[in-house]
Amino acid sequence: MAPDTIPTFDSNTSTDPVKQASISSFAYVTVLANNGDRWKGVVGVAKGLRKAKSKYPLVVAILPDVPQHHRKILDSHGCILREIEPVHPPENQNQFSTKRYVINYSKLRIWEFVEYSKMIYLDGDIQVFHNVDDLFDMPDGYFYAVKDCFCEKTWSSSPQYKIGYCQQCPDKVKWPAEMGPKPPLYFNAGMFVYEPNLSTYQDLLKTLKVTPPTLFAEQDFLNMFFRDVYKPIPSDYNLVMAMLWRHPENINLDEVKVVHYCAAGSKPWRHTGEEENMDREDIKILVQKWRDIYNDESLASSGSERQPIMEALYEAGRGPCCYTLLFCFSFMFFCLPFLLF
Ligand SMILES: O=c1ccn([C@@H]2O[C@H](COP(=O)(O)OP(=O)(O)O)[C@@H](O)[C@H]2O)c(=O)[nH]1
Ligand SMILES: OC[C@H]1O[C@H](O[C@@H]2[C@@H](O)[C@H](O)[C@@H](O)[C@H](O)[C@@H]2O)[C@H](O)[C@@H](O)[C@H]1O
Ligand SMILES: [Mn+2]
Repeated sequence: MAPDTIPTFDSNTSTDPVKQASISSFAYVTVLANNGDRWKGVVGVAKGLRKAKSKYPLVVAILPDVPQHHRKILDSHGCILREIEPVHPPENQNQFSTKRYVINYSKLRIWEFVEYSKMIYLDGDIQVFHNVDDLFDMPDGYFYAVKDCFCEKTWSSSPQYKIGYCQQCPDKVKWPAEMGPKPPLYFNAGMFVYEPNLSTYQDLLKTLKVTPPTLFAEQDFLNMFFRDVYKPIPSDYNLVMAMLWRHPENINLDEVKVVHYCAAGSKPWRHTGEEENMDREDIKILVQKWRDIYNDESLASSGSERQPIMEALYEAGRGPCCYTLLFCFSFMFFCLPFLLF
């Protein structure tokens, strides 16, 4: 089994950030769809990367149904917004483990962002607590991601789950010979290092058209498509939340750089502690760590002085009318003195 270590190599690229920027344009990228509260996750990612002093920008692939006020908030946090059209999988979409996965096929659009030579994709429910820019320096030509875990109920209709097999502990329940070859290493598609490329992009869309949807939608599809170039990296780069209670022996929280709030009930902007495992001390600490970054005004980008007011009004559920309230407030503040004297 391939070791979960990052291949070592001597990166003899220039240390001058400007020169590096010109030779190799790197960026982080996430996807935002719908008019729900996922924009908060993206704001969290933008602030987390800033706190971790990443040298590279965050591109947000925005679907048409994302409302203007969400876009304004992301723009005010220094995100680079890129419109994308949704990608629809072939019909018969009731194969998914979770209905909402269907929108995740739109993730495939990020292979079209060829103005960047390499990108790190991050789900909007991920937080980067320590700098991971070093991932950009790994050898080109591979697809780097962290191995997923098969033990959660979301996997209950999979053969792995049914026999209790998980790649995180392949010796605990061995893959039975009568079930054929052991499944290849399988990554979680919430975080990966990839190289945008137009012919790969065309190939992805063409292959998708003839690939029946399966349990984990685009995650299964990407695992199949990149199987021959996939290289596992340590789970420190994408702590899939369930690992904390499924494989604690594989985790050292002090080493973890990136946390993926993918377990049901773990989204920090909605966490109540009611769902299974969500009242665990380690979960509550990780949720609070996310919230500390999200609420840290010093991490708002330079051009966003107005953003806290906008966001506060919007968070209060005032939605679009927050602009009206802000206008009235500004009018009173600036015009009232003249009216009084
Ligand atoms: O309504 C949605 C659902 C998903 N996403 C995006 O798609 C990613 C993958 O979905 P999610 O993280 O919910 O999958 P999970 O890792 O929880 O299975 C999210 O992180 C978001 O970036 C979104 O923008 N709006
Ligand atoms: O559309 C399929 C999704 O599959 C993955 O999420 C899963 C996976 O992590 C399971 O192992 C968990 O049990 C489950 O909760 C979680 O939803 C990716 O994180 C996400 O970006 C997206 O690709
Ligand atoms: Mn996720």
